[in-house]
Amino acid sequence: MTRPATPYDPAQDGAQMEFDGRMSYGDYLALDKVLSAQNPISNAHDEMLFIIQHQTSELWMKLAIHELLAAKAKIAESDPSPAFKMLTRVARIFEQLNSAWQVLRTMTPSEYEEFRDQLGQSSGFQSYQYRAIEYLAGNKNAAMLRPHAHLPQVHGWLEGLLKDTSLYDEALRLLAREGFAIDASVLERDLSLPHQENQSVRAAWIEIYRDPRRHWPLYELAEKLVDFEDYFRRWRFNHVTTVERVIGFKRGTGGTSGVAYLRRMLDVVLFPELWSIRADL
Ligand code: HEM
Ligand SMILES: N[C@@H](CC(=O)c1ccccc1NC=O)C(=O)O
Repeated sequence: MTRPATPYDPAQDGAQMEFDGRMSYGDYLALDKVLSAQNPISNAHDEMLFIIQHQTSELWMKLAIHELLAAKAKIAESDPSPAFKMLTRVARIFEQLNSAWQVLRTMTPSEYEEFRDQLGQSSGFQSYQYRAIEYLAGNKNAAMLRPHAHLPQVHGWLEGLLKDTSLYDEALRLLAREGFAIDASVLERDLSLPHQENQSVRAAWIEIYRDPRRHWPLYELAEKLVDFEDYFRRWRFNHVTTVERVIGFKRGTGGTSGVAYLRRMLDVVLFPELWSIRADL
C-alpha cells in the first residue's frame, strides 16, 4: 500500500482546532469531573473495573429514572403514546446493564478478594438511584429508606417517590378513567405499600388482551410494562449469579445474607396481573 508523503491534517478539512473561549467536547460533557472520579483505594488491578462498572451503571440508572418519571407523567395526563418510546428506552437501558455483567464477570474471586475488605460496609444495597427505580416500578418498602437517613436530600427525594404513585398505579388509574371498573381499594390504596393482585384489574387487562384492536394504546402500554419487568428480572438474575460466582454464600458487605437475600428479590412481581392473565387468554 502506498502512503501519502504528508500525514492527513483534519484542519485542512475544516476541523476546529482552537478551543480557547469556545465550548469543547470535554467542556460540554464535564469530563474533568467525570474522569477524575475514579479513585481506587487499593492497589488491586481490578478495582478500576469495579469502580467503572458501578459508575456507568449509575449513569444508565440516572437516564432510566429520567425516562420513568416522564413516562409516568404522560400516563397520568391520559397521553400514554409518548410513554411507549420512553419505556422502550428503559428496557434497552436494562438490556445494556445486562450485557455489562459480562465485563464484570471477567473478575475472579481471587481478584475481588484483593480489595473486597477495603469496601467496608458499602454496598449496592445503598444505591439510592436503584431504590428510586424500585419505587417507581412499584416495589415499595419503607425499610429501604433507612440507609439514606444520613443524606437528608436523598432521603426526602426517595420518601417522596415511596409515597407517590408508581408507574403501574398510573396505568391502573388510566384504566379507570377509560371506563374499566377498577376497585376503589386499588385506586385509593396506601401508596407506600406494594400493589396487591386484584380481580378487577385482572378483568380489565383480560378484556384488553382479548380485543387488542379495540384497546390498542392500553394493550401497547401493557406490553411495554411487561417488557420492562422482563428485562428488570434478568438484571436481578444476572446480579445474583455474578455474586454467587464471585463471593459464593458469603455475607454481603451491606450486612444482608448475600445470595439468599438477592434470591428472595427474584420473587418480586411488579405488575402481577399482567403476568397472571396470560394463563387465561
Ligand atoms: C462482584 C460484584 C458484586 C458483588 C459481589 C455484589 C454483591 C452484592 C450483595 C452481597 C448484595 C446484597 C446486599 C449486601 O449485603 O451487600 C448486593 C446488593 C446490591 N448490589 Fe451488588 N454486587 C456486585 C456488583 C454489583 C453491580 C455491578 C451493581 C450495579 C450497580 C450492583 C448493585 C447492587 C444493588 C442495587 C443491590 C441492592 C439490591 C436489592 O436491594 O434488591 N452490584 N450486591
Ligand atoms: N456487596 C458486595 C460489595 C459490593 O458489591 C459493592 C461495594 C461497594 C459499592 C458497590 C458494590 N456493589 C454491589 O453491591 C460484597 O458483599 O462483596
